[in-house]
Amino acid sequence: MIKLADISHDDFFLLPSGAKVADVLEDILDHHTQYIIRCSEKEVGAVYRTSVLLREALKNGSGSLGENILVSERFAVIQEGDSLLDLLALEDHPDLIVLVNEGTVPVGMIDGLEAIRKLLHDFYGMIPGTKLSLPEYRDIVEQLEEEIFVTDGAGFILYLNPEGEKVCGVKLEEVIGKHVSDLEKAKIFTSSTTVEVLKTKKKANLLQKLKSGKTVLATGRPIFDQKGRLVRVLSTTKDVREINHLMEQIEQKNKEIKHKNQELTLLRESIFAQDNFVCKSPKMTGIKDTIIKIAPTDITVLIQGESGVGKEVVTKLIHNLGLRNRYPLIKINCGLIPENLLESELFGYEGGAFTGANKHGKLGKIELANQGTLFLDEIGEMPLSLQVKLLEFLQDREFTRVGGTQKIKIDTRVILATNRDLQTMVNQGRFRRDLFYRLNVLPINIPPLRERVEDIPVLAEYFLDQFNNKYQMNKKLAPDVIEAFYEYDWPGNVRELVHFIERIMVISDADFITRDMLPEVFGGNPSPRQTIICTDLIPLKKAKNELEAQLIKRAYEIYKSTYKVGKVLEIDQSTVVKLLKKYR
Ligand SMILES: Nc1ncnc2c1ncn2[C@@H]1O[C@H](COP(=O)(O)OP(=O)(O)OP(=O)(O)O)[C@@H](O)[C@H]1O
Repeated sequence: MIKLADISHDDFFLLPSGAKVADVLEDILDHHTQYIIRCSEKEVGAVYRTSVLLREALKNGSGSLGENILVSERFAVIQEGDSLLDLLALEDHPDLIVLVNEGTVPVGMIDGLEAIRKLLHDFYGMIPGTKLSLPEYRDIVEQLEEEIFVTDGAGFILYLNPEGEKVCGVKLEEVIGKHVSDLEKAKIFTSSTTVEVLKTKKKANLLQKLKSGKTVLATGRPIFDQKGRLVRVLSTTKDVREINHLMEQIEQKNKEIKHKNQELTLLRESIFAQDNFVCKSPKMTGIKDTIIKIAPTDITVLIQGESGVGKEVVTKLIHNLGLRNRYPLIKINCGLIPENLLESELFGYEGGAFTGANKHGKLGKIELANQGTLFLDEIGEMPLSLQVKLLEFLQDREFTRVGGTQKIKIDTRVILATNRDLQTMVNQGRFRRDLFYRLNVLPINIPPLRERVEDIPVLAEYFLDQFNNKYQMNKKLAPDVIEAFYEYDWPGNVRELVHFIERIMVISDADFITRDMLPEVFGGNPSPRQTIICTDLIPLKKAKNELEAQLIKRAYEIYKSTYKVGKVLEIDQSTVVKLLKKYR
C-alpha cells in the first residue's frame, strides 16, 4: 500500500505564524516555491499559493501584505506515516494535503486530487480520468452500493462508508477508533471477516449475520505496506438476499431452458411420429441422434442401406426437422427415369431445347427445390455422363438448363440415397471417385432389419396399430409370432414387415394371430437363413468355432435368456452359459 509520504513533494516555504509576509518576501522570491505554509509549533495555520501572494504584492505594494488579506487554500493535515486509505476518514475533501512529522512540522504536500486518484487506482482498480474533482471522487466512493469497512492492521476501525452505516445500523462517528471485536460483542455483526483476515493475513469470505437479522456475504482483504506488514483490512459485503434473488433468477432461467428443451424434444418426437419413424435398437437410436444433430445444418447427406430399410423415411425426417421445412422436399428417382430424360428432369430445359420439348421450357427438380431440399434417390443409377454436371452443381450450387447458356444459382440442401455399394462401384469405374468423395460428407448407413432385431417388436406393434385403425379391426399378435419374426431374415426389410403384417391381418379370421397361422417360411420348413453356405476354405476347427460363436451370440441377442437359447439351439442351458462365457 502506497504511503502518502511516497507521493508528496516539498514545493513549499514555511512561514512561522508570527512572521509578517512583507518581511520575508525576498526569501519567498528566492525559494521559488509554489506554496507558502504558515505554521506554529503546534499547528498548521494556513496554506497560500505564492502566485496569489505575489499578485497582491504587485497590486498593493508589499507593505500591505498582512495575514488577513491572503485567502488560505482548503487543506487537510495528515501524519506522514499514514496511507492513502486514511483519506477516506477525512471529513472534507481538501484541495491540498499537508503531511506533518510526528510533531507538527510540515514535511510534504500532496495535491488532493492526485491522492484520490491514486486511492481509486490502488483500491478499486479504477484509472480515473482527469476531469473529476476531488469531491466528485469522494462522492463516488461514498455512493458505492457496497459496504466498505476499513480497519488498521490491529483491527481498529478507520472508516465505514454510508452504505456500511446503513447495513450495520451504526454511524461512523460511533464506531471510529473502536476495535472490530467490540462490534462483534455488541452483536452488530457476527463472525467478522476482519478478525479472520487479521488472524490469517489472507483474503476471507464469510456469511455475516447482522443485528438487523439480515445475512450478508462479507469479503475481507489484507493490505500490506512495502515491508510486508499488515496495515489495513478492507471488508466489503453483499446482501445475500440479492445473491439469493440472483440465484433464484438463474434457477428460473434454467427451468425455462429445461422446459424449452422438453418442448423441443416433444416437438421432435411428434415429428418422428408424424413421419412414422419407430425404433428401439441401439443402431437406429444412434441414427436418430445423428438426424437430430444434422437436420438444422445444410450438410449434404448420403444415406445408404438395402432396399426397404427406411432411407426415404430418414430423408423426410431430416427435411422436416430442418430449417427448410417450410419449403418443398423434391424427390427424383435416378433409377426410374430413362437416361436421356434424366438431365432435363433434373436441370430443366429452355424452350425448344429438343424435339418434343415444351416451347416455353420447363423447370427442373433442382429449381423446384430452391430454398427446400433436393432428394436424389438411387444415386448409384445416375449415368456417368451426368455425374460431372451434378458434381459441378454440388460444388457451386450453379447449373445451366438443357439448351441454355445462363448460369442459374440455387439455394438447396441435397440428400442422396442408394442401396448400391458406391465404394465398390467407384473401384469398378462405374461411379466417379470425385463425386463419391463430394457426396460422402456425412454418410448414414441404415442396417438391414435382421441386424437390428430389437426394432422388430416395436415396428410390428406400430404397424398392427396402424392397420387396426385403417381397417377398423382389433387384432393382436401372439408372442410366438414375434419370436418367429426374430428368426426370419427379412430380405425386404421394414417394407416387407409392413406388407406382411397388413396381409396377415387382412387374411386371418381370428383376432389373435398365432405362429401356426404364419406361412411356412416363418416356421416348419427351413428358411433360407437356415442354410449355411461356405464361400471360402478355412480349417474345419476354426469354421466350427466361428459358427458356434455366431450362433450363440445371435441367439442370445434375440432371446436374452439362456433357457430359451438352449431350447432353440437344442442344447443344455449350462452349455449355453459355458459358450457365452467362451465367446464374449
Ligand atoms: N423406422 C421406421 N419406422 C416406421 N416405418 C418405417 C421405418 N423404416 C421404414 N419404414 C417403412 O418401411 C417402408 C420402406 O421405407 P423406405 O421407403 O423409407 O425405404 P427405402 O430404404 O427408401 O427403400 P428403397 O431403397 O426401396 O427406396 C415404408 O413404408 C416406411 O414407412
